[in-house]
Amino acid sequence: MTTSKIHSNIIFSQKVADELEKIVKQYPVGKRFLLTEETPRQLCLPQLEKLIEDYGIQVTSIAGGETNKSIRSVEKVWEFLSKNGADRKSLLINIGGGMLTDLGGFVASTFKRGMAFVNLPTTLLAQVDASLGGKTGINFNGLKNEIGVFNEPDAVIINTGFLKTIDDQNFLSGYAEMLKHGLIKNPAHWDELMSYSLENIDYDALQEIIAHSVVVKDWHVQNDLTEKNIRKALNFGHTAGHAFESYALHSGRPILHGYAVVYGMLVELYLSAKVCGFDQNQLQTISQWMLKVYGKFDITPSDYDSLYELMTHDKKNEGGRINFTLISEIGQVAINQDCSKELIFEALDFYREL
Ligand SMILES: O=C(O)C(=O)C[C@@H](O)[C@H](O)[C@H](O)COP(=O)(O)O
Repeated sequence: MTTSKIHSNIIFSQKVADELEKIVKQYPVGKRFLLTEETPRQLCLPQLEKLIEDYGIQVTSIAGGETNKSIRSVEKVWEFLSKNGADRKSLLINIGGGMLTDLGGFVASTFKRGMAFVNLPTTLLAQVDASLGGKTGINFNGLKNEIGVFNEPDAVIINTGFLKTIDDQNFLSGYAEMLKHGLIKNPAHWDELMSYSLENIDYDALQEIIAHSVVVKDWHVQNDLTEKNIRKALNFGHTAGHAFESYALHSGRPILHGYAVVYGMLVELYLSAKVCGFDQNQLQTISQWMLKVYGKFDITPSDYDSLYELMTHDKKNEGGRINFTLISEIGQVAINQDCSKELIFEALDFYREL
């Protein structure tokens, strides 16, 4: 498969420069901008050198990593756009991982109240999740994605060839979001992920599996862009997961987003068993598999209050209660599930004792 589409603005292609050229040429000379970060600048941009030169695309980059998903980085890019004459008819091309596409989308959505942007995700996490669906934003006050807007990119070009540039941890981080897609919506996708070899990556088979994951993500986005209802399913594992991620960052033991989501899913699978009748044997099997592949972020009971406090900031919460997305079986989701503090602590016990 060299080029294919899931819907009009999600394009799978190994010929990134050709696909991008079709978009870039629609924008005036001097109004084409590109934002990237260090690693993709070195490993992915060389493929686009000719296009950048031919079309006079103005390039800037920010430092990578979760700590740079900040208002400081946003200001830096706003300043670059402002100094170089960007306007509402301009285009911003975001090339990088999930942090970069979230931040770049936010910059483009807010500069002069909005200019066009396209995403070229270079990590697995960005290809199956972050670059799609229009959740743009940055971290603030130690909280994940606290500031942002919903605004879909004009196009997302997915080149699975870029995945050869990422390390094993980043691969597993993206795989976590695919596991989530299987668990919330598609048992067949879950089964194919369970039988895919993580020791010996088959990149040809991977493109097909990624496409299945993208279909799950896109289905939720198309049905509920602004997360009033069923899109909350995509947040499975994230109520506890974001708490783990923020807590890990504060305590100087940062973990990748997908790992945090796996730890969050372990907590929320336990809650799923307690609240929605998720099968106990399956809980054990999945937990052992996740533990073997992703290890664990160690916690003690003295961390529970801080983790709980972080969960109270989750964006799905309403009326002072923490709203979890849980599952009753693989593929069957239950949104807006209220859990008591005692039960959440019990789930943290389950996780801690794994
Ligand atoms: O697209 C969505 O909706 C998701 O919740 C997908 C998540 O995997 C993603 O990490 C998202 O960025 C988290 O968003 P947040 O709203 O919890 O900050």
